[in-house]
Amino acid sequence: MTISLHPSINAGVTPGSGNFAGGTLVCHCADRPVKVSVTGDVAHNHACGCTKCWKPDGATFSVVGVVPRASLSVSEQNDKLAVVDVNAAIQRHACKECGVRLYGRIENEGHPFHGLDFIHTELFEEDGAAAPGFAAFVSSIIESGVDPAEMEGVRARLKELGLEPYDCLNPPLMDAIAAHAYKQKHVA
Ligand SMILES: N[C@@H](CCC(=O)N[C@@H](CS)C(=O)NCC(=O)O)C(=O)O
Ligand SMILES: [Zn+2]
Ligand SMILES: [Zn+2]
Repeated sequence: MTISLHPSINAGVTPGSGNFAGGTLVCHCADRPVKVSVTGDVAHNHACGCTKCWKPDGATFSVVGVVPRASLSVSEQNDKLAVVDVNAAIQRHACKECGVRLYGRIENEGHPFHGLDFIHTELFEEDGAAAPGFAAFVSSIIESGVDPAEMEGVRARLKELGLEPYDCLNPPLMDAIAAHAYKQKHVA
């Protein structure tokens, strides 16, 4: 398979240290990079094939996970950040100069994932963040131009890497979304 899934997983998934205490996410600007401080490890880290998540050049998938929003703060160059799409559920804050998306925040309090911020662990200056554990929105890579004929190979490679492929989120997250919907309908 010649497709680059993502530079951090193409050659294999590096396990997290298991005790990552957080670190600094940095954009790609050589001058005055945006820096974001995170005070704990990432959860639900995964490869995402959707068209909305930020991917480094040449990558087919994004690698994205979540942290509690209270654990994240912009430490440098907040003025360089702008929201990519204010109408999206996840408000992705990108550097206006290099285009890197530092974090995605959900402002809708009724959203199942409200309270969590989305981050890309490859932007950490430090090693050791939890590794991606599955692949989501895999069929969506076709929306970015991948030939459907490549999908069998892509899914096989993801499985080989230990990243079970799903065309939405994985069962625990889909269950959490459904449980949230149930509560909204049935709990006064
Ligand atoms: N097939 C669509 C799927 C987009 C999608 O639903 N992405 C998920 C995973 S990141 C999501 O939660 N999106 C909310 C958002 O982008 O605000 C695409 O590729 O654009
Ligand atoms: Zn930048
Ligand atoms: Zn996505």
